[in-house]
Amino acid sequence: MVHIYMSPINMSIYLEDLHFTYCKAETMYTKIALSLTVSCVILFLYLVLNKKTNGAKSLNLPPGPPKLPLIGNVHHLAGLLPHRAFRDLAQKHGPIMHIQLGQISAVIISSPRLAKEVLKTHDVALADRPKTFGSELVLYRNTDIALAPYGEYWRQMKKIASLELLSAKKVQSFGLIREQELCSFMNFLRISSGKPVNIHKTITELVNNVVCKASFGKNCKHQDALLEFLDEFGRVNSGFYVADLFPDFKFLYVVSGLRSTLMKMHKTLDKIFNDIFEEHDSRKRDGGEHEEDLLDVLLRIKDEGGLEFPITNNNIKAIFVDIFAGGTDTSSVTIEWAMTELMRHPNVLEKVQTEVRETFKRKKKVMESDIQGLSYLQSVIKETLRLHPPIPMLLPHVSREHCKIDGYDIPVKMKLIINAWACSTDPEYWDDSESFKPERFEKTSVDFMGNNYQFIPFGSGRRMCPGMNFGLTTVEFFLAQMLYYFNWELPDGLNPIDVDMAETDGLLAAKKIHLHLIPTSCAPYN
Ligand code: HEM
Repeated sequence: MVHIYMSPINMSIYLEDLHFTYCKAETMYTKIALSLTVSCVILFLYLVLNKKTNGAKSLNLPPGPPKLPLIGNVHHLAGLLPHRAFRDLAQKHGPIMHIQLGQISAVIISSPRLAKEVLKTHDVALADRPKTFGSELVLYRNTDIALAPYGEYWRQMKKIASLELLSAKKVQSFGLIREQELCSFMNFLRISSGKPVNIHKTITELVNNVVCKASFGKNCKHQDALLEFLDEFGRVNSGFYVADLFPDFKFLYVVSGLRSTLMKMHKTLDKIFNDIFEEHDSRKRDGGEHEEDLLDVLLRIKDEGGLEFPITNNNIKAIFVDIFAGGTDTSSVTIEWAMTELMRHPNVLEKVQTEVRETFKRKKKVMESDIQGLSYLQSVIKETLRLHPPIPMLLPHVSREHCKIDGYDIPVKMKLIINAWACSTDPEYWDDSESFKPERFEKTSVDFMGNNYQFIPFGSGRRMCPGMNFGLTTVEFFLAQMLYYFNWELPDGLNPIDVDMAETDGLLAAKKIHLHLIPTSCAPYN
């Protein structure tokens, strides 16, 4: 089954597929009938779309690139990653742009000044999320946090996440899990000393082990299936599939095969969760003391009752999709990009290793409490997040009320895409904005807490990431240990400037070609 996704490559697969089907038509009559049908469908779509967008003509919408009938601006994304294509378009059409992607009308924000308007001045009016067919089906009717509509249910669940699941105290309580996992990772690296290691794969598994143990109290036997699910879901739920761009034409979900793929994914995920819940339950019945894991916390809150919106097992499953998606890929992608930039900048690598080794003072075993005061490492992490925000366009926002930004109308239900990557590489705010220079953070108070709109890798305002502390603790501790115990080299004598920097397409901008590095154990404690 060929999925129809409007990335350039898949668009051509789609066209090829249509062409193939077309050529298979055996008689002249079939070809004519097929042409007529396609023409009627296109005409029908055009009329419906035209009718739908007529209402917009009385509004003072932001300017934008010229639109084609039916597809609007989809062709402007062809061959490019959306955050890069939107930044290029913004250079021509301005920091607030209106674009049309099929039936989806969207406003793209590309400057820190206007990001502040959206995320602070009009935060409440613009705090909704778009619904996609995928999120409805897979996220138990959007009852997670990240894609839940703005309202009382979202507020209740976000409060639970901030106070009970991802609070500083809770994150600290998982320190032992991080230490144990890192200890086995360091042993693996020692065994692999002198041989190339796939950093992407090993770090993703490592981070996911921490998330699994923090969530369910033990490693998860379904880890591979869960990681595969996250990968696939990020891709099919990016909002750029043709079926998502024409939501009124439900048949597109069926003919594109998206519906059956999503249903299969949901079924598999639900089975995995049921299995995990049963295992967790039987371990609890067997007794024994253990640190309260995240599933314990949610089940306790559910059983205590007294909530405005009583929570069900399905709501808990939806929350775990967020914890897995938010907790795994964002952190592992940051570690991989940080190591990539360090390999490309040997002077920075040397400086950060010197800091880590001097701070740990030849300790044989490094604990999480030892990582205080690694200020240069923190600058390296900030600079990595500035150039490679894992979610470069945040999660899309949607307007709940009509409002005005920069004098332009933002009608109700307008999708807003905030190009955080364009903000953090804006030359008006950053000198030599595309170069990796961690030193810049030694001279500025700009940070990622959501008040400096030129640097918002975790978003800002009501919809800001509640997992920032969890993510950063993992990233900092893992990088510190990798840099303390090992020296690192590129394989096959690869020149640092030749390391491939291509990014993946989708919600997450990961490194497209996995980073492979050769660790050499260097025992700084001897
Ligand atoms: C380096 C690590 C991380 C980065 C860069 C990151 C980034 C983000 C971003 C950009 C958003 C969207 C903000 C917006 O739309 O305005 C977000 C939302 C969210 N993140 Fe994270 N995240 C990270 C780690 C985590 C972790 C560890 C968790 C949970 C275990 C998590 C859970 C969430 C949730 C639940 C939301 C939705 C918030 C809402 O819609 O109200 N994130 N994150």
